[in-house]
Amino acid sequence: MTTPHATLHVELGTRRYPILIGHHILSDQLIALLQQSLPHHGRNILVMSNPTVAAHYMEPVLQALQKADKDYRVQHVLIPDGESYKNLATYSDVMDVLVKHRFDRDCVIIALGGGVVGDLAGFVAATWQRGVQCVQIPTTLLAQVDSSVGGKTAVNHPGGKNLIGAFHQPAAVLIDTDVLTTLPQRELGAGIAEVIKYGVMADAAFFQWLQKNIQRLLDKDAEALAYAIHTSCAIKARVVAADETEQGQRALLNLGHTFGHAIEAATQYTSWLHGEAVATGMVMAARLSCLRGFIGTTYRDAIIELIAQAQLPIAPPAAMDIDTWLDLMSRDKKVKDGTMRFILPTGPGAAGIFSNVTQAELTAVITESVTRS
Ligand SMILES: NC(=O)c1ccc[n+]([C@@H]2O[C@H](COP(=O)([O-])OP(=O)(O)OC[C@H]3O[C@@H](n4cnc5c(N)ncnc54)[C@H](O)[C@@H]3O)[C@@H](O)[C@H]2O)c1
Ligand SMILES: O=C(O)C(=O)C[C@@H](O)[C@H](O)[C@H](O)COP(=O)(O)O
Ligand SMILES: [Zn+2]
Repeated sequence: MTTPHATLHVELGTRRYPILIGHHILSDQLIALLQQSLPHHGRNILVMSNPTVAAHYMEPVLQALQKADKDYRVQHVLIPDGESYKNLATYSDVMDVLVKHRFDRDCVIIALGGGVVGDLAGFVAATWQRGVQCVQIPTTLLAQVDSSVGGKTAVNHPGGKNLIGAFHQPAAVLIDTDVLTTLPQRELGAGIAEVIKYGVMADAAFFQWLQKNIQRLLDKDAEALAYAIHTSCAIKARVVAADETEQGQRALLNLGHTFGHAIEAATQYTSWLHGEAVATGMVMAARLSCLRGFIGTTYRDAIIELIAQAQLPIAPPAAMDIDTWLDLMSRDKKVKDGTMRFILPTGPGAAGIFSNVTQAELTAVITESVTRS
């Protein structure tokens, strides 16, 4: 049996859980992981995926479950592919499957896919019979470095991103880096955006490593990807363990997201990938930070340059007017007492939360971002 080359943990007391990272571990490690992380779970397992991912990876997962000593009763459900299906209608369809097959409270939901499948499966697990166990098997870079870890589960609403959801930690995360071989290049880029986020908000040395190795990531160099995934998960695990429900520093993981989520909602969750919107959002956050004098132009431009080198967009849609921006950003979950809060870089590997941003500053940043990029 192949062994994972690294196991990290999210330290949450009795809800502590492992993140296994390795290659060729998708089917090899699944049963052991279930037995170790969920020794008392029942026979019912629902594997959630979508047609694209299932075509590549459903069979090995189902075969591993069939070969296990335990007599699993496995169902699988495929949700349509795409961010625009991360909604209450799809959630309801999955609930119908659980009702039909009489899933009980000891069941396990396995999320096999990117962040869309993972967020939806997590929300199903959080709410089915008031909460059942979930195992995340992320298959995009973005899901491997971010969405599978930390327990933020959600669906979108036309009026805003992830507006309906719950904090519900997985029992385990299984990251097989081999699955990235089939990931389209544009989706890889979207994942790199969240990787860059960690370097900007938390780790100056990692940011410098990214400046030197961005092309290796774009080329899917296995060693570089494994390093980026491990470093990203380690940062996320540490932040989540310190502030599980975003009372404080977890909000730093939202760098670029206030602007980014507005772009996604304004474009109906269709044309911009989440990671692309976050990339542009980070450019806008860097510009705002520079405008306020928190960072200088050299570091601002280094952030923008790295994002551009990763072939990610750096300009928001010109068609979004200021009223649309303000309306969408004012629905952000970081809004407190009606005041928007922004995560801004404050220096290499550091970021802060700021609530006193004026409309004039936002207008200036939006204009600058559309015209200078
Ligand atoms: N919960 C969190 O903390 C968190 C963090 C970051 C992002 N998110 C959410 O994650 C979502 C974005 O996730 P995503 O970028 O993974 O998008 P996605 O889930 O839509 O997957 C991207 C595309 O890649 C395909 N795909 C997935 N794995 C593949 C593989 N191995 N080979 C070939 N194709 C594959 C999918 O079918 C899809 O078409 C957004 O909804 C975002 O809000 C959540
Ligand atoms: O885990 C977190 O915390 C994050 O903010 C990670 C983000 O990358 C992710 O996109 C998250 O879903 C955004 O959270 P939201 O609370 O703004 O919906
Ligand atoms: Zn994100």
